[in-house]
Amino acid sequence: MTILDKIIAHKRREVADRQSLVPVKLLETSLYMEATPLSLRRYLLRDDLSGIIAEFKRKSPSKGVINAHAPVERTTLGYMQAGASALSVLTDTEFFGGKNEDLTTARRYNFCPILRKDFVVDEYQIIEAKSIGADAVLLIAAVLSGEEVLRLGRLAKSLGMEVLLEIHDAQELDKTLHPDAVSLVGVNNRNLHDFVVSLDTSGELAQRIPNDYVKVTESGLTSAADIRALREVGYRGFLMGEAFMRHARPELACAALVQQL
Ligand SMILES: O=P(O)(O)OC[C@@H](O)[C@@H](O)c1c[nH]c2ccccc12
Repeated sequence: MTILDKIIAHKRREVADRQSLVPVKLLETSLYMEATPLSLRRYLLRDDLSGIIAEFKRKSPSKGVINAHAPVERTTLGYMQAGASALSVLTDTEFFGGKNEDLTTARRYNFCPILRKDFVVDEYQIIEAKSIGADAVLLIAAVLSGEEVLRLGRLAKSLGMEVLLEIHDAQELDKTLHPDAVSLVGVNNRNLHDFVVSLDTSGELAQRIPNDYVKVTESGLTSAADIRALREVGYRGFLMGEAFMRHARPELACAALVQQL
């Protein structure tokens, strides 16, 4: 059993539990259900912004605790003041130390697209994402069939949210790329089964992703040089977490990097 299998098994139980505690009917009473989401796609295509999707992540299965103290308010607001294009907030508790309230807090402090970073396996989580104030959701091809991506993606779209489809190889891309459901494709440089990180993954897959999708490169990015090199091959979004979060003041690390772009 890989760590990814463990995460997914846990997630299925968690979603079942939560669904009985907070039924969809209750989620639907959230005021955020009526909000019009911001387009991640459009923000990433803006030439006056960096393209950075700055992530709030306290810990991860591969790195353990990254930052236990940084507050969501100051960090996310600081990320945006530093020149990030959008935010990503981990909401998984068990493995990443996040929670739904982190996203809602980020929502209250920022006017920008927010990606809900979690392991989506059920429609319930899509409605939940909308109810906590997310603008976009991540769907991970390594854990979903093509049909599931289509079904979950269409639901997200019907609620006005955009879908970032995460892939790690060409096979996953071919299996799950549905123009109807997906607006952005993210290449995860980290293999979720064994955690090996290589930016070459993004380099190799760039040309295989049709240009109608906004291309995002995820994980293992540490420098302005990484961003410049991947922008050169077609990426418009740069998802970065640890490189910022391992500093006591992640937002200052983000500002320092943006200065170098
Ligand atoms: O901290 P990094 O190496 O900059 O990576 C950020 C982000 O790409 C990573 O957190 C991530 C990418 N895909 C995921 C899926 C689930 C949880 C986390 C992730």
